[in-house]
Amino acid sequence: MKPLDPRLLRRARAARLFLLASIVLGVASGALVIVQAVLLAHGIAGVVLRGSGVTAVAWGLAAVVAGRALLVWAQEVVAQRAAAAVKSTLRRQVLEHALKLGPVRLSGERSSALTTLLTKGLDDLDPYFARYLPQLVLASTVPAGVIGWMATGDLLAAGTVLVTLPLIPIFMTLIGWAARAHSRHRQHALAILAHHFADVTGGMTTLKLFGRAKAQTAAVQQVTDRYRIASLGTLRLAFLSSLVLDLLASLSVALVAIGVGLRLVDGKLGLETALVVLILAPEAYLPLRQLGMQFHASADGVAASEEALRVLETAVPNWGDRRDVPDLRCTALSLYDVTVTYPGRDAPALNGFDLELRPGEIVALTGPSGSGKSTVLAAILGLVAIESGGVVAGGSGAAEFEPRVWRRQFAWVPQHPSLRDGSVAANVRLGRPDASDDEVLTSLDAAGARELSPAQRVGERGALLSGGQRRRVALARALITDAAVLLLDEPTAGLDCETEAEVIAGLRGAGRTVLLVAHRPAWIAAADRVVELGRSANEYRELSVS
Ligand SMILES: Nc1ncnc2c1ncn2[C@@H]1O[C@H](COP(=O)(O)OP(=O)(O)OP(=O)(O)O)[C@@H](O)[C@H]1O
Repeated sequence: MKPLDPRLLRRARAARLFLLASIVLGVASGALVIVQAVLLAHGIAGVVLRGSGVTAVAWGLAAVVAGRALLVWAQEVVAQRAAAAVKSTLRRQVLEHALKLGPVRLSGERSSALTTLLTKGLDDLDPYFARYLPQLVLASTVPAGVIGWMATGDLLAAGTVLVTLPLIPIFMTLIGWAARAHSRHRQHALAILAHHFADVTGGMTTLKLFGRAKAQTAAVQQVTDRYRIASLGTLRLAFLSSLVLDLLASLSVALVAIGVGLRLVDGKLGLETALVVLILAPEAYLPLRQLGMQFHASADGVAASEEALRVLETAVPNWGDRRDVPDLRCTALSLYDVTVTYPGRDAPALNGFDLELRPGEIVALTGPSGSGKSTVLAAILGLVAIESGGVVAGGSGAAEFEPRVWRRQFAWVPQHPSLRDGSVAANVRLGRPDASDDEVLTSLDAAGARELSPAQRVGERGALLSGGQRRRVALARALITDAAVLLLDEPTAGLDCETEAEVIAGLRGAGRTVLLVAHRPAWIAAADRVVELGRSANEYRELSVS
């Protein structure tokens, strides 16, 4: 684990400014530590050797203590602000990137893991910024200043500190390797816990129906236990490491003290110099020792930021910036030799697939489950990476255009459309926000959903509607858009034959280009062409041309 990831500095401006402020505050802190030791030694030596008063020294010390308190306060304020700014920057960037990656590319990320990362995960950056980074700066500035100052008075003591000091970072690195694995393990256990819990609550109805709800208690207990054990493992390591570091620092200070004491007794060292060295010696080790302690508090935050950076570094497809998309109302859309392989899969989902979609025609895609029908729609929308071949309109590849402008030509009804909590009308208006009440009613009618009132609530993810009703609201949402091409994934599954016939007639009447995934005979009969995808990824055949 790097103490400070340069990628984090590059991505978050607040982190760079914070580092700069921390260095200034750290150097000032180091200087005050030395001034405090010199004043204290001077005061004590004055009283012991010369019998002088302590008033001036006491005032000086009070000023130094006040100065150090002020620096600690400033550091805390700067750190909290930086943590808030970096978290918000990373959250925004990860969300924007997730949107650019799109639903299909993101399907490799478990949504609950991404949610945990964006909420609790990045909150763990607080101790990293508030405690660890300031301590890192102190650990790199204070010991150097202290050793330098000690060297001017007692070269031997400075040498002893110089030799023993590196032992602390060496042990810290060894502990760090173990802590990194522990922290990853803990993050992983937390992600599994979140994922499992979301899965169980989401599927509670099914589990209850199959009488398996109670059995989940044991499963939840098991994943919770795994998280508990991982957390305790991290804590155990933290306690052990601070014990080791404390022991090392104490032994080193003792070594310096013995040397100083012997030379003081021998008269080789003055009292004031000996006192300065004795007061300063623990200060050289303190920042490093505390760095070791803060390291554990911040390890989770670093793991979360690494995870966020991993998502941010997932390559987004290379889209162009052309906005002059050909009008698909009068231009054909072609897929030529399209091959798509999903990440983590060996076999392609589509292999050398060709299709021409002429304006105004209805083309049905059929084929067995898993033959790649939905992948054809995803390839047209640019939601999957096309390995070879391409999607072309008017002589230009889809990838040359700005994705938003390209997608504006299409209205997509996926197999499991998502609805937002709100009214039916609000969901339909997602297709065209300025649609009038009449237009909402007409599109609901055309989608075969006239039994639904526009004011009816759909619930979270459409939970208050039946599966068929959800699909029809999504179809109405697609129909109300001005899109030239409709991409429909089994749009009328769950509809009775009569309503289905009305929907087909409505679509035909609208004269739009339609590419749909269909198994039902009514659609196959109504389509201008039927393209059948075979079981193997490069088996395609045009069944009929009317
Ligand atoms: N996000 C994904 N990640 C990995 N593999 C995927 C993903 N989506 C689909 N696949 C795989 O790609 C192949 C084609 O899937 P696709 O969903 O296109 O088939 P389909 O013909 O639409 O199936 P169905 O009729 O069951 O909806 C399948 O083998 C599927 O397992």
